[in-house]
Amino acid sequence: MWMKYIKPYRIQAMTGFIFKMIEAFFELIVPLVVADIIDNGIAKANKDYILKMGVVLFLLALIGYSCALVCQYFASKTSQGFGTYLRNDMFKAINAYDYENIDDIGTPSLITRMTNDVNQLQVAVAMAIRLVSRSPFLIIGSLLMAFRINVQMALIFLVSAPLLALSIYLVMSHSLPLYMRIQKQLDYVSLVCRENLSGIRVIRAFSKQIQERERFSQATQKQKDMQIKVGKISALLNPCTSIIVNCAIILILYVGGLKVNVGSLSQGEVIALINYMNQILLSMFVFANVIVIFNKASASYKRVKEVLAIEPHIHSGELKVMDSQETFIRFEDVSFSYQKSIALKDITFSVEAGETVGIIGGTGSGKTTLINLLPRFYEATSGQILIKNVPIQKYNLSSLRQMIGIVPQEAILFTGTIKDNICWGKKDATDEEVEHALALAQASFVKEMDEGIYSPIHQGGKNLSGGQRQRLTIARALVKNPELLILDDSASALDFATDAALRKTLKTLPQTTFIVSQRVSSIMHADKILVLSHGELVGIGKHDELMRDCVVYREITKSQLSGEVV
Ligand SMILES: Nc1ncnc2c1ncn2[C@@H]1O[C@H](COP(=O)(O)OP(=O)(O)OP(=O)(O)O)[C@@H](O)[C@H]1O
Repeated sequence: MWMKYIKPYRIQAMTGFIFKMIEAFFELIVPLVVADIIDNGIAKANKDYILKMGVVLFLLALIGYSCALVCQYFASKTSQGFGTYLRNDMFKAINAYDYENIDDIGTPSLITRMTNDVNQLQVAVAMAIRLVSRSPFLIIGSLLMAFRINVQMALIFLVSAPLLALSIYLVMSHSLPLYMRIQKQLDYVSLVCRENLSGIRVIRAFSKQIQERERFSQATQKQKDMQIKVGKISALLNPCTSIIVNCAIILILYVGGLKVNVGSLSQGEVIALINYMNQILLSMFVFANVIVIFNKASASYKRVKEVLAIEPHIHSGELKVMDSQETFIRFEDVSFSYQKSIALKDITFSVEAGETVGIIGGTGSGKTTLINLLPRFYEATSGQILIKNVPIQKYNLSSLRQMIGIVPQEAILFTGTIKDNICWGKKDATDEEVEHALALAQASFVKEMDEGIYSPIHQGGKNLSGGQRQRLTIARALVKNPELLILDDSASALDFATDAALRKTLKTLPQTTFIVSQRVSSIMHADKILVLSHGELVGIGKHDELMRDCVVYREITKSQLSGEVV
């Protein structure tokens, strides 16, 4: 997966990598130059030589710094490009998800994966270019340099380097698994945060601020505890490695001092050996950090891969929905389950073109589930649904959804103008078409607004009332003149008079209409009423027939129709 996203930036990645290696090479030379200055400049009090080599040192630093900058530039370009490319692909994959996919993975987790996890991968890509080979190069290079200076002294390196590596390994093997758990906890924190932000009004209305603050603080506290635990384990690294390195330096100074006395090693070479020892330590630290980053990235990689690997259960067919005289909709023994819970059982009914169908039933009886099967937001677990005598799976998905105008339970609007929102239904709708749809949807309030259909809608439609939002979503569905209109409890925020006027208007339109409602008054005049109870179709017919034959319908009616305007 990595390669696909890095490939377009392979030249930048390679350039960054090459410049980093040049920088590392110069870094390895610096201790030798310092040794030379000590032995040939300071020891012989040769000021010119010190000055000349000082300039060499400065140039080495300058070249190293420039190479680091070039590397940084290309590493950033590669990692940012990689992230953008990856995010776009994830966005595309998520857009192809069906409702079941989204239910499985959850919206907060998708957001964390698109943001935090991709960031983590971006950091890993940048690190891979900048540090992943630089550290081993410097460790091996420093060891070789130590051997070049003095083989006996290099033995100190041969013992201390593995000890350093071992202590780093021990600390890391305890801290790394915790990083995975921290990542999961972060998901939970973001879920709580998101729920709180989107439900802020409800939380205030129910005075739940204190409980929610408590829930959030518990989640962050747990995150903090984990971070501290990891921090404590990681904090062991510094003392352990410092002890090893300082012991090695003491040994270098002691043995080196003896050798300087007998003339088999110069003072400058002792300083160079100490520098190489520090170089090894620093490189191991950097390498350990790279491993932490890679480990976090590997957790993120799995999570991102999951997003890309999810196969939508619902695939588009080939057929375009054509005009025909066949029975418009037929459900044949349709059942549906969410994961384990059965939501619909053996539903069978048919609807002719132009009919108005009311769907009624208690909360959770399966009304929304039933209508969600028509645009194939979910796929029936068994049985089949036919539209115009053709199983809906055979239809091209966008053609199927194009023929359906759906008004969901939740009136969701987007930032822009009223017209922008209505045009979601039909992107090239004229002002007249928009106004006509608004009139059908009883949204006369738009006319009274200063800017009419060009009035702004704030985020989530917060500048409109619930009823106004609902009317706009109805207009959005009506503007495309759909063959099938589905209103899922879409009049719940309308007053009875407006609801009645809306139903009267809809009756005059030619399309087939499904009205889901908990209110008997909204569906009692329908040509056909479906009564659902616990996922089963317990009654089907007109109002009078159901009043006579269906106990559930009779009970719902009795509990509602006292004194309502119908
Ligand atoms: N995404 C989901 N995942 C799991 N279970 C679900 C999901 N959506 C609905 N259900 C369950 O399926 C059953 C039917 O839900 P559905 O939303 O169809 O009922 P409804 O009749 O439309 O209810 P309401 O009138 O309250 O909107 C309920 O028991 C509900 O808990």
